[in-house]
Amino acid sequence: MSDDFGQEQAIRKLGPGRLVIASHNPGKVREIGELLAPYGIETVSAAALDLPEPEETGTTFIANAELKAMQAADLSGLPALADDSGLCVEALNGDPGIFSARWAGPTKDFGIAMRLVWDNIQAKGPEAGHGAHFICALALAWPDGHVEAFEGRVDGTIIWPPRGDRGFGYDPIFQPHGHDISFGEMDPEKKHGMSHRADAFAQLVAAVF
Ligand SMILES: O=c1nc[nH]c2c1ncn2[C@H]1C[C@H](O)[C@@H](COP(=O)(O)OP(=O)(O)OP(=O)(O)O)O1
Ligand SMILES: [Mg+2]
Repeated sequence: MSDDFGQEQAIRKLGPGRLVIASHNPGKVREIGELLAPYGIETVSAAALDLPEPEETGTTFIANAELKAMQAADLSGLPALADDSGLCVEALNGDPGIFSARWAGPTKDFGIAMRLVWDNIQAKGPEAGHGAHFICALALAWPDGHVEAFEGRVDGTIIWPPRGDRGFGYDPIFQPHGHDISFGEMDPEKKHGMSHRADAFAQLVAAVF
């Protein structure tokens, strides 16, 4: 949690005006807004500014987060925070990884993407483990091109069938270690106590604010 000092530091560091949340994923925009709420920073989404969705040509989460943040900062003239994240399944050598959004296809159907994850694990045979982790890279970029990035992680297990309708993306098939409910069944505040996004955010706050 922030105190007044953290809040003042954050506002001083970001300067007057707003912070662009450089994501076109409403689930992420909501979660980042919840994580930023204690800092009293005014935000605006990439969608509200009509910013284009850049092609994610990077080969790492950090590279993709940086390119999204830098493009938004450059086009808007405001500091911008981007998130590149995904689900990495150990039995699938880390897939879908940076391709997590792309596995849901052009219609962004995560019913299909979750089924694909499960079918691919099954195809590995009965000995295949269900271990997985989420990664979140957060990048904060300024209009002058300066950028800082942080990577967070949470470990857990893939479950089937999917459970819960909270959260977004792959949340219904991910159960974090030490818990008996999926991210899809979890209160947002509880998810923010342990998620990959909260981990990256804590590092960003410690380093930047
Ligand atoms: O907490 C999460 N709970 C469930 N699923 C998640 C989470 N975090 C990332 N994911 C999955 C779904 C998402 O679609 C993909 C990220 O792909 P990624 O390219 O970073 O985001 P995106 O294309 O959806 O939006 P944008 O690039 O505009 O920020 O990984
Ligand atoms: Mg994307």
